[in-house]
Amino acid sequence: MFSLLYGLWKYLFSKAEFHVLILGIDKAGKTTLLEKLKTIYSDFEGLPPDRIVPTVGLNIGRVEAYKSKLIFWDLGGQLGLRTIWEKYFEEAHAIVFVVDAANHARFDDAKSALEKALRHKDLQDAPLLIFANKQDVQGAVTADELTTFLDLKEIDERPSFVKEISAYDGTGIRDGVMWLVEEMKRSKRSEMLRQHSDINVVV
Ligand SMILES: Nc1nc2c(ncn2[C@@H]2O[C@H](COP(=O)(O)OP(=O)(O)OP(=O)(O)O)[C@@H](O)[C@H]2O)c(=O)[nH]1
Ligand SMILES: [Mg+2]
Repeated sequence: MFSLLYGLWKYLFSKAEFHVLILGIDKAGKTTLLEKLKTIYSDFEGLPPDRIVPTVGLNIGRVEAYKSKLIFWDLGGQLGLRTIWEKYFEEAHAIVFVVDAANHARFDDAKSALEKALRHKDLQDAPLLIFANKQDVQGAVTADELTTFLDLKEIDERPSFVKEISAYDGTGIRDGVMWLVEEMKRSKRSEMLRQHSDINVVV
């Protein structure tokens, strides 16, 4: 009886909690995005861009948005650090993949890093939000151009959305996060992770 009531209380009053992994090659703007997310969605002002250094470990950002708790994990994108990414795959509800849309010379690198992550079995069915970042820079490609380049349909069948943003001024970020939260609320992936955590609680 208690567990039934507790279950009902949890269902009615607790906010869903989602882990979101921010990936992308070095200098794409992941940490700048994370700090902007803190500024937009929490009471804390995120670090300004000139105080952000290349990531070696893990940066975490906890915010509340659209009636959900979001925990963002931001990892380093340098080649030698990308092997760490997969340690976080299993527990991630979704992926945000950040691309420097103005740096055409590195699109191939970004595409292969993304393809490699999406092929990993631990990321199965995870919704994918791609941010075409640095739209404030002249020469940045549009979301459509980036979609064509990445050839997403060939990559995967999972829910995905490509959105133009600027992590500097915040343009486009809210639309992307809103899409992501809605997808996570109803995704097969979240259901699977929920069942896993229920099993772990019972055992
Ligand atoms: N113009 C412009 N520059 C940006 C934007 N976002 C990030 N940058 C710059 O791009 C560079 C890299 O940003 P970071 O946020 O450190 O990139 P990162 O993806 O976290 O890089 P790693 O930690 O090495 O993986 C910095 O000089 C940022 O100031 C943006 O929206 N517009
Ligand atoms: Mg970083």
